[in-house]
Amino acid sequence: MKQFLSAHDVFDIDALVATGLAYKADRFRDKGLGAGRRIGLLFLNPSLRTRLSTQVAAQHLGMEAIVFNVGAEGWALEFADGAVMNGSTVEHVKDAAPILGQYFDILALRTFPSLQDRAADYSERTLNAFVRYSGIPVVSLESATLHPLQSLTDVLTITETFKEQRKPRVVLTWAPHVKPLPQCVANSFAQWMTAWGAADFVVTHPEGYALKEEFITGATLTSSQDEALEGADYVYVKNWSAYEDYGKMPPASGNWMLTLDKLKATNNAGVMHCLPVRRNVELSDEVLDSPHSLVTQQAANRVWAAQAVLSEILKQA
Ligand SMILES: NCCC[C@H](NC(=O)CCC(=O)O)C(=O)O
Ligand SMILES: NC(=O)OP(=O)(O)O
Repeated sequence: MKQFLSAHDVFDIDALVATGLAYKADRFRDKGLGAGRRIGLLFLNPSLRTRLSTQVAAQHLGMEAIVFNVGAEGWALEFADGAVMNGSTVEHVKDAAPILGQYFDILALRTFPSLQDRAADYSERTLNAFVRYSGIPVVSLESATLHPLQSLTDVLTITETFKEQRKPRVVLTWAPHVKPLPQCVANSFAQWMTAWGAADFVVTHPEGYALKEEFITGATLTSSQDEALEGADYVYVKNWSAYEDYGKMPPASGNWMLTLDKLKATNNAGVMHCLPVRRNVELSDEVLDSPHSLVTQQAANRVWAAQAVLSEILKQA
């Protein structure tokens, strides 16, 4: 693997999941693989799980990890070609990224969307600038439109928990929130479910919250959450803001927050969420604190997903 920006960078998802699960069984099985190599983790936005699990994964491979909260502590970066930098930006990515390429062997980056300018966000301008100018393998730690390390973890978690000899029914349901959130986690989960092909995948959301077409091709779509939940093996809960009326929160009719009562229609479903979660807005306490909840196992699995990805890149580099 030469980079990890989306499901398209993965040749065989099941094989990558198997690598992650092998690390879960024996975390130090490749403890010398990253010796003498260094990963730089750059955060333009906050993180708990991604930041820590990727550092832990790097340590398991004998690799050094350096974290830089560039958004809070770095110079303000400019991304526009030909910019006359007489305003608030101090350093062009063209100048910064090649230096990072000299300091590190792998560069990992978190960058959220603006939710203001859809074309700029969906062009992945920030992530692609680091890919273009750093000259080293880049790993997405959640970008403007996708969150592949999360989705790999999600597939790994479904794989390790589903014991039946049939395809699981996996439902992605929209949930309420207090502010506009990126579409990344939902886009990415849908992209991975389709690329994986080992689940019956259903997406449900209120009117006005359709995801970009390319991510939901092949999914079953319904605006009825009740219908979606019928017989579900997994319910993936996530809020996202509108893609059409970009970054807005059109009013959603009905009650979209998942409850234990709603889960009665499922096949004793496991409930997933990438976290952080707004309790009793996106997901009720009664669900999060019930045996249905897989969220802690899911977040713990972030280490094994990151370790699988870093090991594949190290083997190629
Ligand atoms: N990395 C996991 C999710 C990150 C982000 N959530 C957030 O920004 C939550 C913020 C809040 O709840 O105020 C998202 O949905 O893409
Ligand atoms: N799920 C996830 O990516 O969490 P963080 O934002 O805390 O990294």
